[in-house]
Amino acid sequence: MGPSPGSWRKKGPWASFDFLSQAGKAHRLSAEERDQLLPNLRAVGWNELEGRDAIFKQFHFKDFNRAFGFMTRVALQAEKLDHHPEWFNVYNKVHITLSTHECAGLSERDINLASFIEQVAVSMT
Ligand SMILES: C[C@H](O)[C@H](O)[C@H]1CNC2=NC(N)=NC(=O)C2=N1
Repeated sequence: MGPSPGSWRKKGPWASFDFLSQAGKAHRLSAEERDQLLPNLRAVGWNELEGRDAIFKQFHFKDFNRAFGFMTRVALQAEKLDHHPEWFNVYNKVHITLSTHECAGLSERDINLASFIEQVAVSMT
């Protein structure tokens, strides 16, 4: 079941699509899917890693309290989605890498989690 023209819906400032559900097996995004989905994330600072099929962004908060509050909210959603970030925190900085173990690369789950992370980050800055 692919996306139909009427099925687009918005999740924040980037488009997210009905076919991006957590259900079922994760698949590595096709070139076409990447062309559709990555520009919105690139525009807010996510970049593809070299040598690994994953996306990365560095976040910078006012202080540790903000950074850890952000991480807490992301952690609760990650657990709910059963999809977890790789991350690194020092004081007010949080570095996040997203990739899907199940398909050894970038999947729709990473796009969804990145979109959620952006919404939380905006609310913490
Ligand atoms: C067994 C469990 O569903 C899996 O290990 C989940 C947990 N969190 C995960 N997180 C990420 N990033 N990728 C996965 O494939 C993944 N799988």
